[in-house]
Amino acid sequence: MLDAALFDTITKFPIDIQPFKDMIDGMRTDLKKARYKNFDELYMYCYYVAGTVGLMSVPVMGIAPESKATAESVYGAALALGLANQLTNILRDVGEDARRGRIYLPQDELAEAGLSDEDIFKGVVTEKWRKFMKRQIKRARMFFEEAEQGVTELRKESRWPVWASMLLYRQILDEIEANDYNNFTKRAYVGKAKKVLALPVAYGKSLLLPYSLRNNQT
Ligand SMILES: CC(C)=CCC/C(C)=C/CC/C(C)=C/CC/C(C)=C/COP(=O)(O)OP(=O)(O)O
Repeated sequence: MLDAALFDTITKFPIDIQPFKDMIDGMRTDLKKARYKNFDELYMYCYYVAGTVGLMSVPVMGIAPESKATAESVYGAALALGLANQLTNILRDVGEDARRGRIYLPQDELAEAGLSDEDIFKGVVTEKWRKFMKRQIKRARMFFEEAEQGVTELRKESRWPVWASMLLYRQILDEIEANDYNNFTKRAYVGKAKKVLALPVAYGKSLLLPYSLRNNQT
């Protein structure tokens, strides 16, 4: 069953219902599952709960009429941004999730780094943890980078909020670094001044020409 707001949205925009169904499936899985064997499993979880949000946003935000990008590439970017946001969220909330018995980190990569579930529950920042976190942060940043070109292909009025949210979410990763990777007991938080500053920066970015119309493309 659909609620009134969702019904209104799907009648107004050419939106596919599949991501909504996937999101509900993902949330159902999340009720039962508290460990992820490897990044493939984590990727699927992130797709279900956040990549889907990216996919459902594109038809509402709209691709710029002048854009020459393929729809596929724009949807790919939206998916990447949802993933980047969710991975960032997971890295920010390691301590909070552990206190609920949940570890949203790839078990094989933890083992490779010489870390166990117990280490996460104990929550002590060690050299092993820092090294592990650097790898995770690097991967989240790669997904943000993958999303960038796609943002420029959206309708002009949609770009500003997307750039703003992207700049802010990316800074959470910087804050984890600034906290010396203590995401067990310190919440990575972007201060008000930085938040306010992100708005004009995002506005500036929203004025850039869609990437597909630039002639210096490689
Ligand atoms: C890039 C292009 C072409 C379009 C933009 C497409 C968009 C808007 C993508 C962003 C999708 C998005 C906002 C995903 C949300 C992911 C996220 C961090 C969810 C957090 O959910 P919870 O886990 O409930 O959060 P808390 O832990 O904070 O409660």
